[in-house]
Amino acid sequence: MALRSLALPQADVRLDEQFLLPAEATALLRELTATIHWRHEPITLFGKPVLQPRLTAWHGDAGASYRYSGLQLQPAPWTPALQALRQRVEAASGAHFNSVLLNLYRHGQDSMGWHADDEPELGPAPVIASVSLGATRRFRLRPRPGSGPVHAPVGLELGSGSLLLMQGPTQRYWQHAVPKTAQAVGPRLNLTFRNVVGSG
Ligand SMILES: O=C(O)CCC(=O)C(=O)O
Ligand SMILES: [Fe+2]
Repeated sequence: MALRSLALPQADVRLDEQFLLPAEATALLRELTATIHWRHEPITLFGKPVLQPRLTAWHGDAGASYRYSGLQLQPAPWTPALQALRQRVEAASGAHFNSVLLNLYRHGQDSMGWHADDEPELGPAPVIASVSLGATRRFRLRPRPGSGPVHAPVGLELGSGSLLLMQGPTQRYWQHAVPKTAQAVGPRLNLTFRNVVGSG
């Protein structure tokens, strides 16, 4: 299919709802859920360690170390499945990625709070390519409080096999989140491909 641009000020967000065939997405979800070494990492919230409301893993080129939510992450090597997906995502986006962060939302109470992927390691205008597998969850975008454009928050339903591209000024002027839902939803696996600058 094709990437479709969202009409948002000071952002470049594109979505292909059918990047992967449904059967491909289901097979990949099954394989990654079973083979990735999932971690349940603590983060520091108001000075106290709490467990993140999701499971995570980080894979990439050797040396692509990266700080995320107060964690210093060392990448595990690319697996054949992740390597193959990286090549397809690079072909679709025209960008290069040296690492991928995986998030496993086990149920509706797993979530990701408001943030921007604006760590210095990602450079001033990072390209983030996000592939979703499994349950559909709402992905929200809002202008960054204080410095973002005047615009209402936006909600996208990210279904299995979708590809979401955020690039250009998006991380500078917008934030995004995956809120909890009271609905009974199965697991959702999200992969965000990133390029860590200045790493080996
Ligand atoms: O799960 C998602 O769709 C978003 C993940 C995300 O924002 C991140 O990994 O930084
Ligand atoms: Fe993010």
